[in-house]
Amino acid sequence: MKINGLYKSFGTKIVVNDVSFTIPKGKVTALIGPNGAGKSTVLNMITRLIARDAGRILIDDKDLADYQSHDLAKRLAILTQTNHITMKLTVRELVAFGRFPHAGSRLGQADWAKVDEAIAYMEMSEFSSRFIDELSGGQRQRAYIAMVLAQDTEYVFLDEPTNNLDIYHSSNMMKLCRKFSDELGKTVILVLHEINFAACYSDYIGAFKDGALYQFDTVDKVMTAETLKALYQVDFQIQQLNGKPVSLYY
Ligand SMILES: Nc1ncnc2c1ncn2[C@@H]1O[C@H](COP(=O)(O)OP(=O)(O)OP(=O)(O)O)[C@@H](O)[C@H]1O
Repeated sequence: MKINGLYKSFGTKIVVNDVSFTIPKGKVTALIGPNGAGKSTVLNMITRLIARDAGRILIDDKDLADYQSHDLAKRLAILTQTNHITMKLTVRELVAFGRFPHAGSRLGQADWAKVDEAIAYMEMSEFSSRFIDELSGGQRQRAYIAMVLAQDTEYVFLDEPTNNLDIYHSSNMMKLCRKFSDELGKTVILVLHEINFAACYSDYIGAFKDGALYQFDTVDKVMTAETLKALYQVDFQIQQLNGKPVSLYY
């Protein structure tokens, strides 16, 4: 996916300012940066959830705007920060929506197998017939991620997927992103606030500040005390842990 000269304003405020980068195929890319830096707005534009004011977004050299919705839904899946479903749905029914781009409303045996596989992946089998509005925040988050998994797309976009997850489930979530890339060849793009998760589990980091892309590079190049201080105005120490740069801050 190639992004070139992306702009977005809300009213008179430019919130995404001339952003260009290429998302490496089959790799995990984390988008980091302070609150309000424009990460979600970029994610929403590159998944066509919101319109861009200017710029080009190409998947395999075809502009995102030229894709039919049902074709796009077979290629990319997104988990946004705000999921509000007011219908009374069980986990299994929710996850089944992930198969809609492939099967419409008539799911076959193979689709249900994918649904159950995704539920099992997210360790949600015991909650399969529970209503989503009766789950804890973290359980609900895992149900939504199972829906994204069931969609089985080449591109997977996740906006703060570790929200609400405890340490066990959030590190599992990150391992799952690695698996998507290493074992299934998927291209994973995440918005993350936990920079050490970004450092340990992603291949590339896009660092945003004030609506602009401050730096886009490999993990080692972005995880420096200078870059992180410039982003967050906090002092950092970077240490190597099992070959990964880990940041300390308080
Ligand atoms: N629908 C909207 N209407 C007006 N302003 C908006 C809208 N959506 C986002 N913004 C503004 O755009 C800017 C970028 O927001 P965005 O959600 O992209 O930031 P972010 O980097 O994802 O932040 P966070 O880490 O807090 O989630 C913010 O100043 C925000 O207030």
